[in-house]
Amino acid sequence: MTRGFYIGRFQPYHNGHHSVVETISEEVDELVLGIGSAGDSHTRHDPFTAGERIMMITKSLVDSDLVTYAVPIEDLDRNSVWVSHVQSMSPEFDVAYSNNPLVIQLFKEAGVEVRQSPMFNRDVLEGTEVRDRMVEGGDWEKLVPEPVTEVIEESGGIERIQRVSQTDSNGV
Ligand SMILES: Nc1ncnc2c1ncn2[C@@H]1O[C@H](COP(=O)(O)OP(=O)(O)OP(=O)(O)O)[C@@H](O)[C@H]1O
Ligand SMILES: NC(=O)c1ccc[n+]([C@@H]2O[C@H](COP(=O)(O)O)[C@@H](O)[C@H]2O)c1
Repeated sequence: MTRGFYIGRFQPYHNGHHSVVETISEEVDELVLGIGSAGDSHTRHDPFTAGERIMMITKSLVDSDLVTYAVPIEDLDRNSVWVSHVQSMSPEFDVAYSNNPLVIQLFKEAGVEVRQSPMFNRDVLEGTEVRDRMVEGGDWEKLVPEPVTEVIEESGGIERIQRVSQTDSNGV
């Protein structure tokens, strides 16, 4: 039995993340999805709460054969103990998946096996691109699994990200 760990901010969970999970599902029996920066929400960079991100992931993976667990992981000021913090919050795992250089470095230093996944359609499948489209009224829905659009609609997510992206100046 192999259990993997895939960490991301998932702001929001998009089709690139979903393809990564599909790829990982061929290598592991169970997967923990670590919801990074769990305490952050209501900003342009991190609009959605940990709870909303749990809903996006749970509903998107409901038909998957893979056993998955979504675990919120808050940020720490101290990178040197971050892996212990992750391990203290997560079901035990055998291998970590990330393409983030800092995350890879921290896991390797802690003796955890790290695997990288290929990038899928990265020119558009990037959280920043999805959020830009949400703010600018562009077509973001096709970049995310359908259940994610429902969660965002239910939480008033588009109005939220548009409002928090405004400045408080009146243009002068
Ligand atoms: N299109 C993609 N294909 C493969 N991996 C991806 C893709 N998009 C993100 N990832 C990887 O998934 C992990 C989590 O990504 P993250 O939640 O930061 O999303 P992001 O799309 O990189 O977002 P942002 O633009 O908000 O930083 C990272 O390791 C990232 O490299
Ligand atoms: N010191 C820390 O709290 C620390 C260190 C490394 C990664 N992280 C988090 O892990 C996640 C990594 O995800 P991304 O690959 O999506 O950036 C982010 O939420 C990031 O803040 C936190």
